[in-house]
This record gives sequence, C-alpha cells and structure tokens, in this order.
Amino acid sequence: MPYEPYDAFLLVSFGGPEAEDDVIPFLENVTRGRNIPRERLAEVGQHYYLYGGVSPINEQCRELIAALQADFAGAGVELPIYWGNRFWNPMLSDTVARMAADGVRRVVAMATSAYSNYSSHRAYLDDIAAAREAVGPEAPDIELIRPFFDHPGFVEPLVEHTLDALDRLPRDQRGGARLLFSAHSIPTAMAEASGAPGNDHGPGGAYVAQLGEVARLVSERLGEEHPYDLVYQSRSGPPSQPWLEPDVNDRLAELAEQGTTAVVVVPYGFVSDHMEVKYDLDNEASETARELGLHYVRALSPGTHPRFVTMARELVAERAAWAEPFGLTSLPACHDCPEGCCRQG
Ligand SMILES: CC1=C(CCC(=O)O)c2cc3nc(cc4[nH]c(cc5[nH]c(cc1n2)c(C)c5CCC(=O)O)c(CCC(=O)O)c4C)C(CCC(=O)O)=C3C
Ligand SMILES: [Fe+2]
Repeated sequence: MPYEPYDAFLLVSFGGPEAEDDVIPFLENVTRGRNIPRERLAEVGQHYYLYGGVSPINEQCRELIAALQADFAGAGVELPIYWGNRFWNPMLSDTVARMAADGVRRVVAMATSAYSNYSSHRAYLDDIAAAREAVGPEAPDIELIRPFFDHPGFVEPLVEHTLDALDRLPRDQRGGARLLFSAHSIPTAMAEASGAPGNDHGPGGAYVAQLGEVARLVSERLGEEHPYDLVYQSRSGPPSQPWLEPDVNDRLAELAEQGTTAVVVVPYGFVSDHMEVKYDLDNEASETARELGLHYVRALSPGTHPRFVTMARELVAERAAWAEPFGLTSLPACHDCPEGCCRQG
C-alpha cells in the first residue's frame, strides 16, 4: 500500500568520517563558516583518530534504516527509504539528486535530532532547502517531521535504558544514584533564539525548556526516585562566548565534593551513541568520574529501540495530518519551524 501523500522516506543525519583520511575533510565541512578555534578542531580530530578515523554514526544510521525497513514492511507501508547526511557521504545533495532521478516527488524526512534549536532543527531545514536548490526544479518536495523530543517513542526507550543502566551499578549504590541528563551544549544566544518567537518556553528558549521536560518525564517514569541534574557536553567555540552550562565534568566534581557516590549519565540530547557520546562521555566524563572516585554508568541512547523505530511511522502520519500531533508535553513542537524560528542567535 502506498503511504499517501508521500512516495519516499528520507533519513537526514549529521554524517561522520569512516576512515582516517576522511577526518579532516569532514571537520572542514562541519566547521565551514563557523567560529571554532583551530586548537579545538585539532583536538576533535584526535577523538576520531582514537577510533581509527571511524565515527559510529553512519553505521548507526544503516542499522536504523534496516530497522525502519523491517517495520515499514511489517506494517504494509510501501515507502522506499533514502539517506542523506549534512556533512559526510552519503551527502544530502547527492541523495536528493538520486531521488529526483528515481522519479520521487514528495518526501517525508526525519532528522536524527530530537530538539528545537538552530543546530538541531533549522540547520537541517536549511540544508534540505540548499540540496533541493542544487538539484533544481526536478527536486522532490521534502517535508521534515517535527522535533520529537516529547514523543513516547523517544521518551520510553530512555526510561528503559536508564533502568538498565541503574541495574549495572553495584547493588548498594543504586538507591542513592544521581542521574545526569546530558545534552549537547550550544551558545546561550542560540539557546535563547530556539523555538518560535513569542512562544513562552521559559528561561533559555525552547531547547532548554524541552530538555527540562524530557528529564522530568523520564525520571517520573522510572518507578524509583533519583535526584537529577541537566548537564551539557561537547562545548566548542571560543572561551569568551557563553555556552549552556554546567559541563558534565564540572558537575561531576561538584557532586563528588557534596558526597554523591554514584551517577548514571543519560545522553538524552542524542538519538544514537555516536562520537560525541563515545568520546565525551565514555572516555572523558567516565575518566573524570573515576578520578573523583564516583561509580559511573552511562545509559544507552534510543538507537534502534523498537519503540523508537515505530515512532517514525506515527510521526509520518502526523506530518501527513492524518493523525493529531501527539506529545507528552504541552510545549509547542516547532512543526514547521516558521521564519524567524530557531535562529542562530
Ligand atoms: C545541538 C547539537 C547536536 C545534537 C543534535 C544533532 O544531532 O544534530 C550535535 C550533534 C553532533 N555533532 C557532531 C559533531 C560535531 N559537532 C561540532 C560542532 C557543533 N555542534 C553543535 C551542536 C550540536 N551538535 C554546535 C553548536 C557546534 C559548534 C559549531 C556550530 O555552530 O555548528 C563539531 C565541530 C568540532 C567541535 O567543535 O566539536 C563536530 C565534529 C556529531 C557527529 C558525531 C559523530 O561523528 O559520531 C553529531 C551527531
Ligand atoms: Fe524550530
């Protein structure tokens, strides 16, 4: 059965290098026109070289696509799945050209990014527009599904993965364990400019409001009480520019000082365990915790959790307006990210 009104599904992701020689060109693509200090770039290059130049993100996209194909087939949904990245092969513009050559006319797209802000939402829309522009009049229409931060298909896998992580702590540490919900830091100006103007997202704009709600939703659903914090990771940019804080490492130090003995870090700002999770949490933050004498475990991100996979079909139905938008919060979902929404700062 065709899935009206669409004739294809497109996964749009960040992209990552898959060989040592890819690392520098990839970083050049990511940082083109951005104010990122050279030292930071050299440092981030090292993160990739530590893993042989291979970011896990592309393989994670392949796994997600395989799971989506199985889910669509099981539900009788006949939508071919395409994949394009913003910064590495397969590049979005090449994929849009291929869709045009295949005669695809109307596409529903999902980004591997759950929240509203320039980097997570507007930049995906802008890059889709640029890719269509490059292909010309034959390019298909592409409708992006909304930031899905408060969808049960995003929240429920995080709940399950947080409980799994708590299980990995020594038994006598579980009761007193503290949760650290970790998301990508962004410049505070970008955070304030996230979400549509005029919407009351509270302090910090839509991004911080959404993060606060997801942390609350996950912790309420655990069935056991744990104190928690919202922390940030993977800061870049010049030191003079304010970014969202506290950094996960700084917060670990404060907590150790205050007598916390066990933490579970929940990477709720991300869809898969890509390099920013593997390096910044599994190497760096876990090392910080070890030095501080803290018990440390990290929860998995949603990845290919079955509930996350079925969410895609529900969001396609929402985008096609067959289904009412469904979220666990009353925050505006930034559906079409109107002009002026999710600005850079
Ligand atoms: C909000 C957000 C997400 C989550 C939402 C989403 O997923 O979209 C995200 C994801 C990712 N970020 C990634 C990698 C990088 N991000 C960088 C730089 C930046 N990210 C930013 C924000 C975000 N980034 C920002 C404000 C910058 C500063 C430059 C700018 O204003 O744009 C840089 C440059 C070097 C550095 O400074 O770190 C790299 C290499 C990878 C790939 C990982 C892999 O390879 O597995 C992924 C999934
Ligand atoms: Fe937006």
